[in-house]
Amino acid sequence: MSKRHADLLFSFRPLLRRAIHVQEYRVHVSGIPRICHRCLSTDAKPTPSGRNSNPAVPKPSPDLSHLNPPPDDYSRFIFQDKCRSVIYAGSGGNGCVSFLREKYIEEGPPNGGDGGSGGSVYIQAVEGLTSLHKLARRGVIRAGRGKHGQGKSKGGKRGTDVLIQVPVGTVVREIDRYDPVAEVENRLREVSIELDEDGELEMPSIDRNRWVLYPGSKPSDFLTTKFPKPVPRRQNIAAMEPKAPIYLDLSQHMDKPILLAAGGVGGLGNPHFVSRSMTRPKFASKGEGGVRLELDFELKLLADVGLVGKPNAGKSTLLRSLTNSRTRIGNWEFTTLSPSIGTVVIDNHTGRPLVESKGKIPRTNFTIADIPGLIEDAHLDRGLGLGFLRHIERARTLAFVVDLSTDDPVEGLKILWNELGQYQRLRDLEVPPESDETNDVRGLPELNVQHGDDVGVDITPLRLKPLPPLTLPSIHTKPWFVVATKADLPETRTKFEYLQEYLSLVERGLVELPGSLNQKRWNKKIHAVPVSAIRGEGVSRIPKLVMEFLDE
Ligand SMILES: Nc1nc2c(ncn2[C@@H]2O[C@H](COP(=O)(O)OP(=O)(O)OP(=O)(O)O)[C@@H](O)[C@H]2O)c(=O)[nH]1
Ligand SMILES: [Mg+2]
Repeated sequence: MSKRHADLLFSFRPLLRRAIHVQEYRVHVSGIPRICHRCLSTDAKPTPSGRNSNPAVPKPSPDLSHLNPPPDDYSRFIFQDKCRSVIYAGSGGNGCVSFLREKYIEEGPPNGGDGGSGGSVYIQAVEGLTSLHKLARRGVIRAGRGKHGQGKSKGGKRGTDVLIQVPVGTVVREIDRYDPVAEVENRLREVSIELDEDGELEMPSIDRNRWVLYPGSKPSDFLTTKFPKPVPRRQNIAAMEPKAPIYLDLSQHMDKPILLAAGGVGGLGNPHFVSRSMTRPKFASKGEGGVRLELDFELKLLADVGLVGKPNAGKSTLLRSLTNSRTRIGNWEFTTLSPSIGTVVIDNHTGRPLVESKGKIPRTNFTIADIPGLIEDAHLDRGLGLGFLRHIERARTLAFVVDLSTDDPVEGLKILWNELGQYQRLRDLEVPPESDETNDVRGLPELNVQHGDDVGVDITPLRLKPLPPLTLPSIHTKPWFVVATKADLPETRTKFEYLQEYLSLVERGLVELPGSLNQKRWNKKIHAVPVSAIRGEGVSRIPKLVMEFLDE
């Protein structure tokens, strides 16, 4: 090799190294780590050195460094399970007052175009989203307003629609609404209207702002012009709006979005007001204002599996071993301070699920939530408080993560169940206090902007109406299983056997779990899975088990 070639190769070395690294990464990002499932013993067997073994090609050892990373190697998972947003449908554009002007046509007919209708707001629950933080960050959500009509019968452009995407399992509830069209309808009903023979009426002065006059008109023209009876109008699609007050439980993935609020309909141009008595109307109607909604979004379903365990039990390590999550791991308590959600891909991205579910559309993935550690008296708001007990309540199945290296894993499990039982008791007894997060109001400053010049909306400050807590299924009715971690450490086998004995007694109803309420419990086979999350051993049993529960 010439010196020049050698130099060239040398300069490419970092690139080559990076390419090799990418290859390695691909090995463990494809869903469940492909790790040979040996029995969980600490001593590694020597590799048999036979004639076939090729010493030149060393067997690639799975890179497990991501399961025991330094504490600063993590990515922040932003999580929010509640938020409030103010949503404006777009207002309609105004109609136009204009007349045909052509050579030899002195007083042409009216030809003002109609205003465009305002943009509508749609909502869609999609798989793949796990948190409401993006929605919360958007604050006030506005659909575009319709453009005004123009002369020569040119209609205004429609306002742009807005799509709100939320995770599957979101409940949308209405806190407050202001509907300008309903307001006009009510006012018309209340005020006694005296119609003259032609069906015309003297409009009260407050309704001036429903009309556009010919450019150059004086305000006094409002008094001299006879306006027709105002007819508040809505877009046809408004019939598809959910019934007020809005309550949507979006528990399924939606292929198509649904309408939340239709935009205001555009105003009519002056040709619409031609009558026998008025052949050249010098007014057009303004567009209807868009509805304003204040909505509360709350995640009812956080994840398919919730990891419940004491601090430092190894929940985050387990999540890392099952998913591509890069949640923080540290050898101290309360490393995890807010939930982090990972997705377990069970089809290895091939479209063919590893776990078949009979007669159903096969699932290709499920989600796991790493919830902060639970300590004794958590139900009294100790540790990280009631907040994360709320997260546990929102998981479809529960995986109790028990640390086998502790003195008594059974006692650990009992403490967990006791806390859950106490929390459920409190939940059944009284309405838990709403957290500060719920009263968080966003977007107040922007409230004064929309409609200001057009429709004369009275601007009321946002009301902090407390909503009743969501009704959720009892924790005791959820399917659950136990994951016994740190099984690679010495003397864990006997502890695991002891744990299994205890669980079989619970299963047969010979021992009552602490925290039991007089409620129907989930009473099927209780599985206990020994794993060494740090080595990725034994974890492959978990997806199969979870899929059985989710298929039920
Ligand atoms: N030997 C061994 N150590 C483990 C295993 N799983 C976790 N650990 C260690 O246990 C410690 C705690 O792990 P984490 O995953 O942060 O525990 P956690 O339950 O998420 O803790 P919190 O977030 O504080 O609730 C870390 O030092 C891990 O390396 C395991 O299977 N075997
Ligand atoms: Mg953790």
